[in-house]
Amino acid sequence: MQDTLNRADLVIHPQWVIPVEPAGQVLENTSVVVKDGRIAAVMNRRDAAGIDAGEVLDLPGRVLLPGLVNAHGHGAMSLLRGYADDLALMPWLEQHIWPAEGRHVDAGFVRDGVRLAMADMLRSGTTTCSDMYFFPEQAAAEYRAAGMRAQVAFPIFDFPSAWGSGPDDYLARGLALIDEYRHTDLQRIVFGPHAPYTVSEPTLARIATLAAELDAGIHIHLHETAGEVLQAVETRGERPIDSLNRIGLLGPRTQCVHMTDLGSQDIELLAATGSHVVHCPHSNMKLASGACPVARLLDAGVNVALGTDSAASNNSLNLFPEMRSAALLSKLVSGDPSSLPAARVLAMATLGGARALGLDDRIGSLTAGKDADMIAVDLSGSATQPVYNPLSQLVYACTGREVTHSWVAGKPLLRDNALTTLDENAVLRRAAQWRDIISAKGQ
Ligand SMILES: CSC[C@H]1O[C@@H](n2cnc3c(O)ncnc32)[C@H](O)[C@@H]1O
Ligand SMILES: [Zn+2]
Repeated sequence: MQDTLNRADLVIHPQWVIPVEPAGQVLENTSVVVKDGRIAAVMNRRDAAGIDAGEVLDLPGRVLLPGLVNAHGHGAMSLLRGYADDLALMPWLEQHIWPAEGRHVDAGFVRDGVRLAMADMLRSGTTTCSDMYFFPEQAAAEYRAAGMRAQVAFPIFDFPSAWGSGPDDYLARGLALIDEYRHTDLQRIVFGPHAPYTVSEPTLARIATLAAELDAGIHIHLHETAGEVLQAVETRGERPIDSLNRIGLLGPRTQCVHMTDLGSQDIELLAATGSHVVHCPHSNMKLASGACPVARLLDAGVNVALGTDSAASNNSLNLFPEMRSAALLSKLVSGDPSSLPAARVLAMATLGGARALGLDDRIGSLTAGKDADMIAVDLSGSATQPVYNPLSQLVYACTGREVTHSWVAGKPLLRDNALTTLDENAVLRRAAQWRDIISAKGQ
């Protein structure tokens, strides 16, 4: 045993460990040792039993794996869950969501909405999320206070909103926020241009330059529907992805969200530039936007992450059903039942998300030296028994309610099914109050 392991903060003895790296591995008789917020070792259970630890956690019937990464969402929109359903993207946005946001979104809406989103995510095993929304300073403060890891994308549009008067203002506010969070460990600020159809080319070019100077990420809705692509071709003579490439906006710091309408050349371009794709299967299915060709992207070497989008278009922030649907949808669209197997989709929801967010040196797998972002999932219930293969159970049988613990950097934010940093009753009371306010003003 190494000297540094003589004393640890936490030693966990679960029934199974799924480290995600190496791919597809399921370990038994294995323990995870945590020290100073990091994974000190993934080691044989008998050896780990000899370590002097602040806390020893026996988790029979449970599988320990990396925390899930929700690579695309709009946290505060949890307050609009079920507000407008069964619509296509543009009528949903233009006739329902944007008017409601215009009436209600302020710092208080974002505070309460993000708290509700965090409760939903931490309970279902998401320990890192990407959140693109108005009042990002409020969102970032909420993630920081609750101890949740988050990428916060500040919004940029051509038009004004409650948060900014136009591109110059959005950029000035966003740059100040990047500066404020530069030395914060768990929260990171990135550029969030809404989409190529709401942000003009000169602004996108400025974003490309600024993000390169600051080595910051860019998070953008792209090729969400065939209509978006067709309209760009008709009005600008170019597919949106080609415009972004010409402007210099694609690259390893760029996260392209949705990407349902993709030809072979688009896929080659994503691979050549090292851009990431965030797949949001439920949102794409609910808005009937289309299907991201995940298997073709992976075959081409493109990194694919998984996201829920908002609770207003999903209507959940739970990545367990999202993993299941990603696997099933890929089989359906490819006509190949071996397309996107369980291990692959779990890797997308963990390491793939970490890569997209530029955090794969810190999280995404249970590897010694990485931060201890982990979850424990109870497979002892009737819906997840018998267990032939815990990986299969996680993707095809779990609902997300089996998550009993969620840790971020070694700190338990969900412990034995209880949230430790959020007052859940208060969060639920505020959500109900917002429902009353929003309903009173009508649709
Ligand atoms: C840039 S702040 C977020 C902005 O995006 C809107 N939004 C939510 N979901 C989607 C989606 O799937 N496609 C495009 N825009 C979306 C949200 O309502 C905010 O206005
Ligand atoms: Zn979105």
